Amino acid sequence: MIRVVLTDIEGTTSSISFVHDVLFPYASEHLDAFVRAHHDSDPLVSEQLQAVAEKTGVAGDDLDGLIDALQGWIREDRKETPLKALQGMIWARGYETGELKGHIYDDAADYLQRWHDRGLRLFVYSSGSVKAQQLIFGYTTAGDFTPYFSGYFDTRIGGKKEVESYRNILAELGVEPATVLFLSDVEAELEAAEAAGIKTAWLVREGELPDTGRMVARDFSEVDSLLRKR
Ligand SMILES: CSCCC(=O)C(=O)COP(=O)(O)O
Ligand SMILES: [Mg+2]
Repeated sequence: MIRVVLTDIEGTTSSISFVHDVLFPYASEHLDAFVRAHHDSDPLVSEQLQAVAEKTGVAGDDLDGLIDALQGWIREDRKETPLKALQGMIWARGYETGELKGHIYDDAADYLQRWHDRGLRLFVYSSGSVKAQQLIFGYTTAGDFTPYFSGYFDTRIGGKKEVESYRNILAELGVEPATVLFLSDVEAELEAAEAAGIKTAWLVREGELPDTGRMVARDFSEVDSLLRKR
């Protein structure tokens, strides 16, 4: 029986276009000023820049080089942990000023609330940092959804296509794999979760439905029907 729902964000609870056409450009636009303003005053920022320097070979005091590397990672949609941490810090200001509002599909908003009220425990697993996850759900167009979530996982637990990440999540939650349902729009993430024994549902919000033996759903109401059959 499913007791825990672990959900991805982009393409699952929220649209891909919100992440790629609103959030990423916002981070890209504000990155330069943010890094220059905080690189030597905020230890959380300098720690991330150090990690970028180590990963890229750019000197830790070469701000232009570090910013260029980060801009390249944004363009390539790289799921690098220091980039994701900095993006979360940059988006915080956008959400707090009202410039950004998190997108959430109506069906996701509806069923996250229902599942929570039915006693299911809800967790997020996204490449966006935990801070970014709390922001997108804290400031959605439909209100604050953070009260429904029991916890958040990001790439610090491992990459989303790695089976070890799901084993780490199971160990953190202290639950049996078959009691967890992972929702994602990316098949390779579902495969990794399944290899750890986790149940999955593939969110295919647009286009043709794939010919697969996997559990597929157009939206969260279909996930709910599948959940009730289990
Ligand atoms: C937490 S909102 C921003 C999501 C993000 O930065 C990203 O790269 C999308 O990752 P996901 O794992 O949700 O597909
Ligand atoms: Mg996704």
